[in-house]
Amino acid sequence: QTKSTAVINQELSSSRKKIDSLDKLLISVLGSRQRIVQEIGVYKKKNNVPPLQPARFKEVVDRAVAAGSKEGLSAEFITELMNSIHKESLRMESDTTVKN
Ligand SMILES: O=C(O)C(=O)C[C@]1(C(=O)O)C=C[C@@H](O)C=C1
Repeated sequence: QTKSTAVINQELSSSRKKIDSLDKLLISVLGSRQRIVQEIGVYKKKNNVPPLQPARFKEVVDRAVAAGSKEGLSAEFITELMNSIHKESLRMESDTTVKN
């Protein structure tokens, strides 16, 4: 006997509430990270430092991959995630509307 969509939704609802709450936390952490990146962007502009810092970004990815592996997350997933975050960092740091 196949369960109805309504029953499935009821049975998944408490797990989905946990996911919604964790997603909110994730976005809040990303917001905090990007606000620090914005501060770094202002500093770099004042001091003529280029936004892209490949050696530092390699450290960031390596550390995240190691932490991810302890959580059972694949290196591929963490690398893609950090690359996506980094792309946004570079966009923000290159944004000429950043005040300095
Ligand atoms: O550490 C810096 O210089 C940053 O600007 C932060 C950050 C990052 O998002 O982690 C962003 C750009 C750089 O290429 C390296 C790292």
